[in-house]
Amino acid sequence: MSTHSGPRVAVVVVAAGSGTRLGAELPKAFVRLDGPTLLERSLYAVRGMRHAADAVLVVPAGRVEEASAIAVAVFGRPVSVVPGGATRQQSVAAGLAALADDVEVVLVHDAARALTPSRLFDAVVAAVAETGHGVIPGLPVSDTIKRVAADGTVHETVDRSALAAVQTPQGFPRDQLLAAYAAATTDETDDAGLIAAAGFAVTVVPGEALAFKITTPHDLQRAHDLIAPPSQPTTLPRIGLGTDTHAFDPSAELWLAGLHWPDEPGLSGHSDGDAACHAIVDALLGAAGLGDIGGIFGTGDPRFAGAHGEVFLTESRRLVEAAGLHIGNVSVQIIGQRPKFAPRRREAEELLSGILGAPVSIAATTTDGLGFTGRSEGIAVFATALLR
Ligand SMILES: Nc1ccn([C@@H]2O[C@H](COP(=O)(O)OP(=O)(O)OP(=O)(O)O)[C@@H](O)[C@H]2O)c(=O)n1
Ligand SMILES: C[C@](O)(CO)[C@H](O)COP(=O)(O)O
Repeated sequence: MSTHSGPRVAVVVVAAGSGTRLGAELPKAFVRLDGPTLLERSLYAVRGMRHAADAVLVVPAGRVEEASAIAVAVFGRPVSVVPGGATRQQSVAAGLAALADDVEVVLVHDAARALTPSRLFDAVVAAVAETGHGVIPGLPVSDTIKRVAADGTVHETVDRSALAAVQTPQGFPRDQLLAAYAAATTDETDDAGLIAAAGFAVTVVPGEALAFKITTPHDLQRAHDLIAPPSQPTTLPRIGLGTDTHAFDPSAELWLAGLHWPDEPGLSGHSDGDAACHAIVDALLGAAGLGDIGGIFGTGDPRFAGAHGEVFLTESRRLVEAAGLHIGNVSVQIIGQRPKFAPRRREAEELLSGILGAPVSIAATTTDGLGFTGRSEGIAVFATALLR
């Protein structure tokens, strides 16, 4: 919420440059940055100040009407809009000529510093009111600075501890700024340069990284990168691991990987003992964070007594999809001496892929006679599932 207590403040927004280094078809301040133009974005910052301020816009001669309409849209009232000059200094001078009589503190701001936060304007106003002299935002220089001749010869390293890279808005007591401009004999690149030339004091206050000047296409891209909404968080796939082991039970029929295997010893279990399907269920439920097979299909539930793998897989798929996930693929490794799996691999893969609506691949191996699988006491299965 802006306030009128304290000095009457005006912000002169200079936007009359051509933007040669940006190389756009439009004058730089009228180039859009993710919607609004650089000029509009600078005006938003002025509008956002806590300390109420007038705005004076300085724009290319042919764009006064357009800029006036922009200002009305931003501020909800007309503001002074004047044509600029051939240099920045001339443009600022044109803006100063349009100040209201009772303005006490003037901030001069480059429209090209389009992401400058409102708080920097307020900090400059507060510092000018406190010190009674010019205040400019600046940042320490982080690169080593060399004084270099036109032919590239390095003459010396400049002591960077004594340097500041200065920004805008630069703020001044109105009378000092007008006096400095009236006395100007040189064309300075900033207003503090004229103030100093006129013998007035200037103090640097901490600048803001966001107040960088959009000068080149790289700067415009940087500004875009800073304000672009973060891309949707990547939805990482979820993986799950399941394993199941069943002992052989010669009195039972063998069901494995959804297939019936006549003439093979079966696997013991509450259901049909299909360790491959059960491992897949755990992999799916685990990947989805839905618990495990025992929690969903309890052995105490008579509906699952003797149930075939298709029942478990179909329900697991439904639960996974109800959780907003989709099965990417499933990979299964069967470990056991028997049955000889390879001849029916394709049949099993097609069956399970159809049930799950996603590719299921199945490998089988023995353990060189080692362990319970090697001794043909049972079968172990590992499965991994990837969910999207
Ligand atoms: N005759 C000018 C020159 C510059 N500016 C303004 O001064 C600010 C800082 O200038 P700069 O970034 O150098 O802009 P341009 O002069 O437009 O850029 P270039 O030097 O690349 O042409 C900009 O907001 C620019 O619009 C201005 O109002 N009038
Ligand atoms: C005023 C200024 O933005 C302060 O850093 C700078 O001096 C403008 O210089 P330019 O030569 O117009 O880019």
